Amino acid sequence: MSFDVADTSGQSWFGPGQGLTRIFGFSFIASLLQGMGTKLESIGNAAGGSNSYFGNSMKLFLLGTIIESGRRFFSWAMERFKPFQYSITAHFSEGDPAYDWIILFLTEEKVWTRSRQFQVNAASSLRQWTVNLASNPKPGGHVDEHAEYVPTYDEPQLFRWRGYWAEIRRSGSQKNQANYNAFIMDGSGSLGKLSLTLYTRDMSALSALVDDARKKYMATSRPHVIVHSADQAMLSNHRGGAWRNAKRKNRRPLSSIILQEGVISSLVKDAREFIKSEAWYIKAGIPHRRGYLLYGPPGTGKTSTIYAVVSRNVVDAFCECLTIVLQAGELGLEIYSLALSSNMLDDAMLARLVSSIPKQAIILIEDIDCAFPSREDQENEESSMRGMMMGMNMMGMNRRAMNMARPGSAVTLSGLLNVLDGVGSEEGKLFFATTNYVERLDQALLRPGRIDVKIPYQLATQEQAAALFVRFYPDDELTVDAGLDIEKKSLPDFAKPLDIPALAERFASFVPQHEFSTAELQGFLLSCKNDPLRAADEVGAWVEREKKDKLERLKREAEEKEKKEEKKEAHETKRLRGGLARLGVSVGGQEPKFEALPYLNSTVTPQHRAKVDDKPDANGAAMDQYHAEASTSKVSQVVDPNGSTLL
Ligand SMILES: Nc1ncnc2c1ncn2[C@@H]1O[C@H](COP(=O)(O)OP(=O)(O)OP(=O)(O)O)[C@@H](O)[C@H]1O
Repeated sequence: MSFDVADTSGQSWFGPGQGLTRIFGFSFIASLLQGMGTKLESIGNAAGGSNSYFGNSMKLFLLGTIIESGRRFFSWAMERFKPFQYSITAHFSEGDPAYDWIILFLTEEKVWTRSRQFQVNAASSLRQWTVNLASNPKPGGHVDEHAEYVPTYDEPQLFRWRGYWAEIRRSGSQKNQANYNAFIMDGSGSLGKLSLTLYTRDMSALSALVDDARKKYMATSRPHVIVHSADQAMLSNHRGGAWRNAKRKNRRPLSSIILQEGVISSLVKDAREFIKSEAWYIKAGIPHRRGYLLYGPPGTGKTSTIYAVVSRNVVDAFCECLTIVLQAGELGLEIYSLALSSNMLDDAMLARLVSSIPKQAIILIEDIDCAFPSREDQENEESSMRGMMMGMNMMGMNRRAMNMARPGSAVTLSGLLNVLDGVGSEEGKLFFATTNYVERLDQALLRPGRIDVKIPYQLATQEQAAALFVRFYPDDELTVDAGLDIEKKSLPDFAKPLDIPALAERFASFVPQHEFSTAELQGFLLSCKNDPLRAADEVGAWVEREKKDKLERLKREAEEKEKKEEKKEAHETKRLRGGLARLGVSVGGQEPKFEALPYLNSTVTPQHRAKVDDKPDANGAAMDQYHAEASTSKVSQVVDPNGSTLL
């Protein structure tokens, strides 16, 4: 006799305790059934041939009842008797940093070798813990070909780790595009989840495995700077675990950042000191956090500084002071970068994102001013929002949809402050922020404890221009050929071919102080990448051209601003007319044009009809009064500032 038993409990057969219990359980049931079956058969035979059918049916019925009862009894017993629960299961959700650790761990442990299904992506800067299917695997298991292979782990995979049996399985993964799309579109479905079952009752084995996974991950990513950013689609869905985008960037040497003397070294010194003095902070009862604000015009090197500083010196400092616990090189720092400009991000989501950042990480908020619109933007926004909200309300859109349609960030100052204060509760977190408009930042944000160090950035000085030139044309890489047509160039004596410092000086002499960003100068030098002589020769003309272009751009911007103002004024006038028309008032002796007044659908009643002079300069005052009085529904008279009655 054989039985097909579905494992509805979802428990695996690999647990030694469970497997044995089940085997013994079934043999007991089988022998019991056999005994009962014989009894029923003998009753049937004694009663006559027609009763053998009854006997067989009863036998089947009893068999089914006993199997089901036995199954229920065993699952009940397994749940109650802890000693038989010989496994621990941990779940890892996609979007959480620990998910990346475990994926890399599985790759390194070669668990994928029995996988028959892979997700194939075109190789990109997005980090994927891929496996190398080539015959000559490279260290770390990465392929530097054009495609990446990520095992899907859809089928449960059994493997050994430090003498323990472990099983991994995946559910609702991103590779299931329909599921992922459903998740993004309407929040149904779920993101990828990995379940890791360890067949032991020793909890410390699980934590050792997770720790091992984390260390492997840190060691593998150490040659690079890993920058995490939030997945916009996930934010739009208002779901957690949005740290799904991770980019691998090459480490940038500190020497490649050209700033005024001492800026970088003091920043590095400060960060290192902060990291090393954790004990002091704890003793003094001060939250162990440090906030840095880098502010100045675009393209002056703020972001580049953070990547360079963080990637080497701070990581090394972390490693140095933690050698007691960890071997140097096992720990790295990753950057979690937040863009407050996203209108998908609100206070709740921001708090959730920050709280899911692991310890010893860098939080970077670029363009932190985006959470606070300028006065001008605020005014524009207010007037445009009134009309937009009204329209959206009429279309029955909900509040969240309105928020998303609203330009700019939905993060408030208090939401941001809460998050920054919360950063302090996680030991050793460094917080970096950059902005182009420091004057827009609230004083509450800038107070020590939230922002401890402020570093100003300026447009390039002549010294910086010269240093940038030298970095572009390192001596040892230049040959006489690189000078090209040296004979033809009538350079003065001080600019001997390939005398890079002299050429750099000449180059810098054409660059006016604090007028161009380092990024702009870099752009020009890139256009003469292999030709230092041409760069030194043509920079003067380039500077003149750029100055002219800038002037024209400024003029154009001023004109556009003026036009915008006019348009805004015209729009306000139109709104006034609309308001008056609703009361049945004709403007400038003309009938109101209803087709041009989108918000109105009221009928003009003759008794409300009146005349009003069309005075554009008085419209603003008239409109204010209209609004004030319309709210109390007693518009009877509108007077302009000069005292003449308009209505
Ligand atoms: N001081 C600098 N030293 C070296 N390179 C620089 C410097 N400033 C800018 N660059 C170069 O210019 C480019 C832009 O720099 P970066 O993004 O760091 O500027 P930023 O100040 O952060 O700009 P934004 O405010 O627009 O974000 C980079 O390629 C970087 O190499």
